[in-house]
Amino acid sequence: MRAGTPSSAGLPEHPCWQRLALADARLCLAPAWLPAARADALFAELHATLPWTVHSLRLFGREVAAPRLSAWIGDADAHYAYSGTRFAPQPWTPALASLRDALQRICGARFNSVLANLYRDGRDAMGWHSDDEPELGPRPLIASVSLGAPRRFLLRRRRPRGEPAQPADTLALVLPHGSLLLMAGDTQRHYRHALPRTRAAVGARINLTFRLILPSALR
Ligand SMILES: O=C(O)CCC(=O)C(=O)O
Ligand SMILES: [Fe+2]
Repeated sequence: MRAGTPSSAGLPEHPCWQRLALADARLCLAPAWLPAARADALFAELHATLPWTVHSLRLFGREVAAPRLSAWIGDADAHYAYSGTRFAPQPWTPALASLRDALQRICGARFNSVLANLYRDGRDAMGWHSDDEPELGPRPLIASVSLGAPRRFLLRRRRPRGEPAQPADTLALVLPHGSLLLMAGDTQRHYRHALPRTRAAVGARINLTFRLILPSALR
């Protein structure tokens, strides 16, 4: 695992990091953060052992099944309200705790929870959203580790209704096996992101987003 030097702003300064240029966002990507053998082993372990469940989402007042499997893991007090449901975290596994510790060192920041998502094939996806729940605070640092099939990840600038979209508003990335994407600063405030469905024959992908759920006094 390659470590970067933490910068005061929570993004590492290191040649293996690509700083992604998107106005008013802070993003950086290490496409080959984990060595392939470590990424393979982690994928197999998480796929087999995490308590994967279908989360339900509230869409236009109706409960619908999310098109993916998920697991919410974290410290016992890291409760998370998501799409109208309050999740109590499952306990850390040794593999996720050691990944968390590595990310904390790299970022010089604390993470107390991780949302794991399993996209079984190209029909599983995540719609447009920002990770802007109040419990994440106003400028969250989110560390996103991808394992398995590479998938497209899109970021699109939030614009007031009626204001025309600009070509520079959207960024499309492919998140490879073993990659680490950091989203920081005002990224969530100004951008939504999504993992679109694909008709291509793709295998399973696991994504882990490490987050810090703030105690209510700090929100
Ligand atoms: O699967 C991904 O890369 C994105 C997941 C995501 O946006 C989230 O968990 O909030
Ligand atoms: Fe997200």
